[in-house]
Amino acid sequence: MTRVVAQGTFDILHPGHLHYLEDAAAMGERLHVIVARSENVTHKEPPVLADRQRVEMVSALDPVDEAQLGHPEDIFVPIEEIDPDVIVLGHDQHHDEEAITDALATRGIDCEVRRASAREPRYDSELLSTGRIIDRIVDRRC
Ligand SMILES: Cc1cc2nc3c(=O)[nH]c(=O)nc-3n(C[C@H](O)[C@H](O)[C@H](O)COP(=O)(O)O)c2cc1C
Ligand SMILES: Nc1ncnc2c1ncn2[C@@H]1O[C@H](COP(=O)(O)OP(=O)(O)OP(=O)(O)O)[C@@H](O)[C@H]1O
Repeated sequence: MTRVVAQGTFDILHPGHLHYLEDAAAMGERLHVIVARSENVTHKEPPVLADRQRVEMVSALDPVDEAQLGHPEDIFVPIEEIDPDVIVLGHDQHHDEEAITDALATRGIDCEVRRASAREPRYDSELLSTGRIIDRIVDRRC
């Protein structure tokens, strides 16, 4: 079984998330998703939804075989446990492919790092960003 890992915050699901996970699932036979802990989401506003709620919703998506909450301190602990063949970064994720490849090599993990493609909006009002969904809620309800 070729194991693939995808990861992200996944706060308030939208079709961009689904596209990423479908893309990642197509790169192997079993898709594991690591959901970022709120305390580790420091590069943008923290998620609105609780850690466990985000894991439950991601687990329910069709391309996903297993979703789990990430490690609090060391992002490579779940990777060592899953032992994937491929790690798929999101099209806009800030992680550096080379830095991850080097860290994997240092830990003796034999795994390829790839990037998923982006999904563009297919109709006028489609929102493919959690941040933009929150902005629209604030605009319309506050
Ligand atoms: C290979 C890899 C493993 C990760 N593992 C964890 C983890 O164990 N715990 C965690 O809180 N975040 C982990 N992260 C970070 C987040 O999943 C996520 O990449 C980061 O917060 C960016 O999220 P965004 O794409 O939703 O903005 C990992 C990221 C990568 C690239
Ligand atoms: N439109 C999209 N097309 C493809 N992948 C996407 C799209 N939107 C999000 N993703 C991917 O889903 C994963 C999780 O994304 P994240 O939880 O940061 O959502 P987001 O909507 O991009 O959030 P924000 O709007 O707050 O930046 C990331 O790997 C990201 O690249």
